[in-house]
Amino acid sequence: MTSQTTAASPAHSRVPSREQIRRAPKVLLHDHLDGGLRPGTIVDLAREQGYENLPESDADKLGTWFREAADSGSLERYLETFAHTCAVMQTKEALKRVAAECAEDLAEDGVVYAEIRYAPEQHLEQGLTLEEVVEAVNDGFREGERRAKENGHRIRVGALLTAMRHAARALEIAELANRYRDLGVVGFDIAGAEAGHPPTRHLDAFEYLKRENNHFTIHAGEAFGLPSIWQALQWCGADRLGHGVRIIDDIKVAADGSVQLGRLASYVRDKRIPLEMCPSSNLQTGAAASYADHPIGLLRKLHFRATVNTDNRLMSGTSMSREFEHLVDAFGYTLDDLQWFSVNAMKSAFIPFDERLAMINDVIKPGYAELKAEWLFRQTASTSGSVAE
Ligand SMILES: O=c1[nH]cnc2c1ncn2[C@@H]1O[C@H](CO)[C@@H](O)[C@H]1O
Ligand SMILES: [Zn+2]
Repeated sequence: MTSQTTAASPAHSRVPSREQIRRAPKVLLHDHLDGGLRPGTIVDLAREQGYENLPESDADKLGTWFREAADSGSLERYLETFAHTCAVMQTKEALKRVAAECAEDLAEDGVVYAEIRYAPEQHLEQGLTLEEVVEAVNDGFREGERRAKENGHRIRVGALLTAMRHAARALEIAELANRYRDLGVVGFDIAGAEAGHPPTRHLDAFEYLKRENNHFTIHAGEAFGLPSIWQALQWCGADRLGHGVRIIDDIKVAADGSVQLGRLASYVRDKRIPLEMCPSSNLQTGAAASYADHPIGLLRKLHFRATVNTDNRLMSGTSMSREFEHLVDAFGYTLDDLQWFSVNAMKSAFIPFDERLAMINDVIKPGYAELKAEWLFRQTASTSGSVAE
């Protein structure tokens, strides 16, 4: 009699299923509030507010429109699509709804910790003050956390206040971020078209935040290369880099596979500067040619502090799980790799160290351990099944 046991391999060495990826605890550091609305919500809000310029009135078609319009290969064109989302985010009720749904959607997708950014200065068209904008969004996040909990999910959301790099309100927004520190806002960012708008134009804001011992990240090295990353780090003092993909331009891989890092790439790796990488967004704006060609593959191998992010879930039709799926398909990542990205992200969050550590030890690692242990129990079940046959 031959008994054949299925040699199930430990899950940490296997390609995870879609369902495992969704259940895996995920951490999101780079996601724009005005880039993550549900298409149906945009349609509702436009109707309620009498906004008539939406390119489509059907939610599905509108979702497709955003993805296609954002798929031009140019960051500037990509950013034009935000006119429609910002247009319907001008009242307290709308901001609160969008923020609550954001937290709910992320929790549903298995995100346990998220830092969501938006530019308060873009939500003043109907008379709200900067403070009212921040408070409405915070109310929404708290509401979304509550609803997620009711649905059996756990998520914690912090806000990052963004200043637009072409505008001149960075210091004012930095002061706002500082005022709402410990009140739901965990840091500051600058975003917008990169070429022609160097971060050094906003040095006063960064110097202010440093004096206040506050945290900030800067979109850099997305549409523009190494000088932008260098300025963000060495002139502005950014804690993290939004995207930072072009750091790859300072890394040489020889034909024999040996790797040489330039001074800036070495600095980024040595100082453990977190890279908020957003693969799908980068494909749409032309910062990478395909998932398989995305610099994250090499950066992960070289142990840069790489993290995986969504950037704009609406414009990219994505989620944290989808981003992980793309990387699993392109690079054969296992649960160990996904855990590595998630721990990296949690280490790089802007909340206090003890809270980050507790999130890693009490939520992220146990979550992955549970997924990795499943194969043991599945094997027991199939053995008893074969005996009965
Ligand atoms: O990938 C990006 N690069 C630069 N700016 C961006 C990106 N995604 C969104 N925004 C900009 O950030 C603002 C606040 O959320 C958005 O309105 C958009 O203009
Ligand atoms: Zn971004």
